[in-house]
Amino acid sequence: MITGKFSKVSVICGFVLLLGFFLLYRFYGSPKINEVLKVSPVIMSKAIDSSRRNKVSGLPEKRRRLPKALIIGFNKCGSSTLRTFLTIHPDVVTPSQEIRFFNDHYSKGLEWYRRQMPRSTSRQITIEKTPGYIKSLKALKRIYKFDPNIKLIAIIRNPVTRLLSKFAHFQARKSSYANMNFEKRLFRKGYFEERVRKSSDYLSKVQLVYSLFPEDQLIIVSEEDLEADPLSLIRRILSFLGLRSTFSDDVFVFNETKGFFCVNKTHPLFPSVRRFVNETNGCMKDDKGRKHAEISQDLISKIVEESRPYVEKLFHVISVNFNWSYY
Ligand SMILES: Nc1ncnc2c1ncn2[C@@H]1O[C@H](COP(=O)(O)OS(=O)(=O)O)[C@@H](OP(=O)(O)O)[C@H]1O
Repeated sequence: MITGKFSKVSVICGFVLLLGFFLLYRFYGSPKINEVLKVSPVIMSKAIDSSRRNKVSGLPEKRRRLPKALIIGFNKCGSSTLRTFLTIHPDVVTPSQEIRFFNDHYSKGLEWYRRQMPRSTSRQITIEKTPGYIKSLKALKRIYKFDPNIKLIAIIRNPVTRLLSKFAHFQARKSSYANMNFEKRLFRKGYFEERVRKSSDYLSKVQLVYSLFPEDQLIIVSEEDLEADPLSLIRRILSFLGLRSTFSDDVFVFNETKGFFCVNKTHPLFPSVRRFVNETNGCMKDDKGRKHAEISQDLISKIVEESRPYVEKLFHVISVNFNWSYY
């Protein structure tokens, strides 16, 4: 009698134990835990994080962590503003500089790369921005080797304004450009086609990424959207990164003098981007948002005609039309 009861209890205990092991494996052993629980990786890591606290202060432990996402392109397309605006999010940290690890400093090793990163808690993700990565297959291959699941972000821009932006950049930096005329520069012997191609051929670079990574690992956004409605664009990227949107509508304010959206200085999240923006108005510093040269309609038409094939093919391949002026 006792033996019978005892064996029944053992069977039940064995069953409960097995169920326990199964549930443990299901929730903690499986990489799809976030999908099963239907929570974002950040919320999940936050839960895990609470156990990883500094023993003395009780605060979450901070250390330098390698990036989980990269802004890989393109220069003069708003990449710095994008990086800055993403940094407002409490779960995002970014280094202030372009680190250029995968293209220029690879021989310094991963530990060097890690040392360039700001400290973060395990619930935060590190995002690094180097717009030159997308131009180099070698760099992209190294990124793939580093983390084949890394999230990639590319921002592109109307080729006409990108050309003007590049010119304004050189005018501000090189004395030889100071009194130069944009049109004369653009048409310098056989230079026009090459210049326009460099400013509008985003597709060949995007295809380098597609040759290595699944297409849904790369989000392509437009500078025009960042300029017109940063809040919506940043929310889209946060969702792509699996981060919850904690931004309230008043985080950006349009600054009439600058002519761009800036970070609201009275917003509680402002301190996280203080180092990236102008202290007085919360706008990007003066090297962003420069005045562009005025150009004739005729010149615009010539640039558009030359760049249209690149733009149309790009929109076709990525199945997005950014509604750029003139195209
Ligand atoms: N909110 C806001 N504030 C300031 N600037 C803004 C903003 N949104 C987009 N932009 C545009 O960003 C352009 C600079 O692009 P990048 O940061 O990629 O330039 S760089 O390659 O890092 O030098 C920069 O180009 P320029 O206008 O030629 O300076 C801006 O037009």
